[in-house]
Amino acid sequence: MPLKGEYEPSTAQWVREQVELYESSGGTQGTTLRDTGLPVIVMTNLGAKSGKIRKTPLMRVEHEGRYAVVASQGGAPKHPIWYHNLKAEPLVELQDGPVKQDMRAREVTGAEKAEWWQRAVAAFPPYAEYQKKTDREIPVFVLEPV
Ligand SMILES: C[C@H](OP(=O)(O)OC[C@@H](O)[C@@H](O)[C@@H](O)Cn1c2nc(=O)[nH]c(=O)c-2cc2ccc(O)cc21)C(=O)N[C@@H](CCC(=O)N[C@@H](CCC(=O)O)C(=O)O)C(=O)O
Repeated sequence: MPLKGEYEPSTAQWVREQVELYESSGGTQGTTLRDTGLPVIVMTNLGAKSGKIRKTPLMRVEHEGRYAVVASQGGAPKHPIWYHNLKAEPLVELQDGPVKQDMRAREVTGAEKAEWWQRAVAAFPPYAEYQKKTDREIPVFVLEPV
């Protein structure tokens, strides 16, 4: 069921525009990361403090109906804010192309994280570079259909 609240677009223009194109085209356009051709999903989550609806494009890492989302933020020293949103409210909506699903996010660790990290790097090799450039351990959530 759709998350309730007022949508607050990302403060990053390229992100905001990708979400707008993705959603206005019904998930047929804006579904890759710029000209890389690598697929992107859009995760709708609730702001932990504002309760506003936030929409976050992320690389598509899918395996047997479950997805991983990687809080890489390009290897920045701090987690992206959506990491904290997900910890506060794990119920999200995931749009993969034209398909929307309600999902529950669960941060993974240990062997499970290692397995999903391999899948993530296979889907988007720069994740490995991002992890090398920061002491921050880049978190991974698995999204499972509710
Ligand atoms: C820019 C910032 O967003 P963020 O949640 O930090 O996320 C940063 C990025 O990760 C996010 O923009 C991603 O979409 C970038 N990004 C990827 N980011 C990744 O981390 N991993 C990816 O795989 C990834 C892929 C990707 C593909 C396409 C694309 O267009 C973007 C992609 C933002 O929106 N900040 C808002 C606040 C957002 C928010 O949630 N606020 C909280 C309060 C926060 C607080 O005050 O503590 C609330 O509403 O309650 C603001 O500054 O007003």
